[in-house]
Amino acid sequence: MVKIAPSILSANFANLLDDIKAVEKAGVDLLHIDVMDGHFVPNITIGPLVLESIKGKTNLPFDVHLMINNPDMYISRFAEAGADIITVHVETCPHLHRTIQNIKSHGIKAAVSLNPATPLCLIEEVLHELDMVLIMSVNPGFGGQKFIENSLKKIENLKEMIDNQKLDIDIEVDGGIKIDNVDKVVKAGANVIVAGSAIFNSDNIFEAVKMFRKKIDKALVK
Ligand SMILES: O=C(CO)[C@@H](O)[C@H](O)COP(=O)(O)O
Ligand SMILES: [Fe+2]
Repeated sequence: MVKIAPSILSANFANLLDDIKAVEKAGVDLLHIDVMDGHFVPNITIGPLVLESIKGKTNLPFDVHLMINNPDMYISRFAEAGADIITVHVETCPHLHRTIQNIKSHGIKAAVSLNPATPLCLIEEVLHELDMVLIMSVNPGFGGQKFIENSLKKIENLKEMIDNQKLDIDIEVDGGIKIDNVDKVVKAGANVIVAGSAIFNSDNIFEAVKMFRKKIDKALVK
């Protein structure tokens, strides 16, 4: 099954809960929460206080994408604030194995993300420890950027690595995914689709999610 994870980075922060309720009603699977620190990426966004304020008001699992330096310092804060999955960037983790254990020690899922220029070989030795790998298909920092086509090959290669080792790991893809390119991403092997602007900036959130689901289902049967 392919999961849809709307990124609230493109939501209306003045009416955040309304937007969350809208995607939940439309049948999405996860809520993708982009945390940026103004250091690892040139933008500042959401902290644990925001998670705490929406916790208990939605049944959607929190898929927390940490784009911050020194993530170990904040993993427990985000876990306590309601994260169900925490993703760290390999580029920010000199002791990646330890960081993964840190996330798992909170009883939640651990994932690692790679920037477009970061090779897959950097996660080879920890792959079996992971619940999910997040392939960035834009350079992290902002919503609404253009999908980097080379990501498709990277998804295929990651899928091959996972299948060769007979592992059960989700492949999430994040950045520039729209209704007209989601089929390529799914066919390449991704099973968790992040979409921010394509969902929240659409005229009708419910219809946008429905279209995504339709395109995904079609890509799966072909
Ligand atoms: O992590 C990020 C950006 O750094 C993403 O989660 C974006 O928020 C996705 O937005 P779209 O590209 O779908 O508009
Ligand atoms: Fe993200």
